[in-house]
Amino acid sequence: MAALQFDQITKTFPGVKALNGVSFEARPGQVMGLLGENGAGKSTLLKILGGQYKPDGGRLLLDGREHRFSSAADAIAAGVAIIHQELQYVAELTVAENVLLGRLPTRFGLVDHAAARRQVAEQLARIGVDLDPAARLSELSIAQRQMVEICKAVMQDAKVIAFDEPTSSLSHRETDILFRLVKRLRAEGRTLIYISHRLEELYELCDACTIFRDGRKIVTHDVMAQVPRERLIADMVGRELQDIYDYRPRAHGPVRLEARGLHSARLPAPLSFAVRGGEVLGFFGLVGAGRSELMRLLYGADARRGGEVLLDGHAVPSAGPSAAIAAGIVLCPEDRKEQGILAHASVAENINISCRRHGLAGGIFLRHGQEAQRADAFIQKLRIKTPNREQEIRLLSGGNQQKVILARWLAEPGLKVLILDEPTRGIDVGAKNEIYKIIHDVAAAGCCVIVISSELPEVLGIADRLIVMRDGRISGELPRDQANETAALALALPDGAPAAAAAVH
Ligand SMILES: Nc1ncnc2c1ncn2[C@@H]1O[C@H](COP(=O)(O)OP(=O)(O)OP(=O)(O)O)[C@@H](O)[C@H]1O
Repeated sequence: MAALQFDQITKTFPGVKALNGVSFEARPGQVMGLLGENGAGKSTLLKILGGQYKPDGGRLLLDGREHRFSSAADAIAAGVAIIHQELQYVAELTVAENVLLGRLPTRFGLVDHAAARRQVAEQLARIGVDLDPAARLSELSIAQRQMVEICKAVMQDAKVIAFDEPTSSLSHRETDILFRLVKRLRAEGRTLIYISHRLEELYELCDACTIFRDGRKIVTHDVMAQVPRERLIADMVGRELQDIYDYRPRAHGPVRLEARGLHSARLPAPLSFAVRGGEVLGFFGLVGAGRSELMRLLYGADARRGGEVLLDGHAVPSAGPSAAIAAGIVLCPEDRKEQGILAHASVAENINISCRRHGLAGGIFLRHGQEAQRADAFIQKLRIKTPNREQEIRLLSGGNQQKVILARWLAEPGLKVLILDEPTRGIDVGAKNEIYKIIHDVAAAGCCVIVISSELPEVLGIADRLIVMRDGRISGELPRDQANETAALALALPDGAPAAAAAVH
């Protein structure tokens, strides 16, 4: 009997049919991957499973018994735990207190902290997680906080555990630790649901997979390993995508952007590089190698200790991002959602904010025709799933919010240098393809494009040249015809580390 069964689940929001008659099953000891474009309905299904939303129709069954959850507490009581994208924890409490929140052991009417720590320490050891139960959550990394959530699920004896894009903020090493834990939970016979946009990790972890498109279930594959990548992509996006990177050679003009000897408190070694007009320069390195810091320095977001930036032979004043933007240099940051999302503003307003800053459109409340046109063009080009341009951005799925913020930077007038930090994180494969096309178009128009990515196949796929960083220094440069995984990893990893040790997802 399937441990978990969705039967004809339907959920409608104003203007959006998020789920339309979705049925599938997942078994104990199985990792079931959920795949689909941004806005396909994956998170909504998880929220129904976790008792956050009630379905408009359909049934949810656990071990053959129908459940109607009215709250998250109902779901937990029935043995369901959800590891959400936005983790839920109390930062000021300890690991033990968070794990046992609401169920802390007492002695003589007082919380028995020693017992709580002992119980949690035993459980952490059992699932192979190395964490101090007395540490405060505020002191832990995202990966460690996630481990706390998983430990909590296990201690609540969850039979079904669902993960919503758990690796999006993890390093390769942290991802490996998470995978080991998920595999252990599978071996214990739990039913696991796993959402991700990274096909490589889905292939590594999932036994079966279910593909969603526009709120409908397209197919469930019982043995994911037997399904070719192209088939999965075509089912997700509803069309064939031959070469997702869509690389086309471009003519390169003279050097337009030059960074000379840039350094700061965090990047003490002077860093220099140049980019030609029409060129896409990729930056690869492990988390913490200094790629984002270098770009923030170039952009003026962090204070420089020395060095200069030249654009078309003229020095760009180091007077903060506004000076860089005025010169035509734009940086789309890694944590797009935190930086600059106007949650209660519409999709159109979020896209057009930089154009307004330039005074190209009318006043704040004026729905200028140009703005509407620009918003609609991006909604179409990036396949942003929204009922219309007036929808509040906070009501969009996570990946679609990312696309809107990305569109804002792509719409920047007077663009000469476009710097994209992890532009496709959390973004579905169809939209990735559209973003790569935009990158090509921006470069082909004579601009410089710099792309930072931790996904090695992505930078190798789109860049004309690759710069690799390690420990705050440029460790090497590879022209496109010499850039491959082995060469890039050899430059990115600490001296002597075998390239195979770093799984690149
Ligand atoms: N509270 C809400 N109000 C209005 N619309 C919503 C709400 N929650 C979700 N939606 C819409 O429902 C659809 C499905 O969203 P959902 O978050 O389930 O997608 P997803 O497949 O998880 O996408 P992603 O990969 O981007 O996380 C989207 O069009 C989204 O905008």
